[in-house]
Amino acid sequence: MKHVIVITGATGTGKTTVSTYLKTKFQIPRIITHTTRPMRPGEKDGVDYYFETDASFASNHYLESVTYAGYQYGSSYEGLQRAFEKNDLVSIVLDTKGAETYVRELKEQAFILFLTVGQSVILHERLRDRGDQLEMIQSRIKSKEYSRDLTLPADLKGVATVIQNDHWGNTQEKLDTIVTQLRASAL
Ligand SMILES: Nc1ncnc2c1ncn2[C@@H]1O[C@H](COP(=O)(O)OP(=O)(O)OP(=O)(O)O)[C@@H](O)[C@H]1O
Ligand SMILES: Nc1nc2c(ncn2[C@@H]2O[C@H](COP(=O)(O)O)[C@@H](O)[C@H]2O)c(=O)[nH]1
Repeated sequence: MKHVIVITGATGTGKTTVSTYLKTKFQIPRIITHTTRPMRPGEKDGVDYYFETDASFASNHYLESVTYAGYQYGSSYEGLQRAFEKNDLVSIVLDTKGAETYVRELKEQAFILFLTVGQSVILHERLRDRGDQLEMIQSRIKSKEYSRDLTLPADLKGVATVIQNDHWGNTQEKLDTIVTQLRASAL
């Protein structure tokens, strides 16, 4: 069976870092999603996201879409199908609302990975060190989506695998085990 690893959790917990690791170490591609938020320094259209205007975002068809900290984000069936045509195992980075939709729509094909950290103050530091603008960090931290995504939602309890991503070495070991198990289950 084909699986999509849905990487979810609060901002700065390391979702993108995990998806990059899965790509680099295991050749597991990440499905690129769509957003209306401005690009961060170093981001590229078509690589990190499909960057959209409000009008172009509205013209696409989505499997699910959300508003996160004032911007729109969405993922398409076409993106998932294209990725599944070439790979049995793919990943996607979503907020927790999107992860809940993937569980409902894709059932056991969605493997949910919820990232957390021991102390949420670490997240502010990570966003600052990543080079995010101060105003962007402040508005994000104040958003209801930020607070919501700090905790595993009730719908994902007993469904999601939780990784506390405080120490990257420990996280890597857990990811290696998960990928080995998912690949074995596909045989
Ligand atoms: N275990 C870790 N220890 C220390 N720093 C980490 C760890 N994991 C990720 N980081 C760093 O934290 C920052 C945020 O990580 P990343 O961009 O992957 O988070 P994210 O969950 O994708 O955030 P967002 O939802 O805002 O896009 C990055 O600079 C990354 O290098
Ligand atoms: N439900 C969805 N969530 C998405 C999608 N693409 C990204 N995201 C999540 O949005 C926030 C903010 O992302 P950022 O890149 O601006 O930091 C984060 O939680 C992402 O996981 C999507 O298509 N659907």
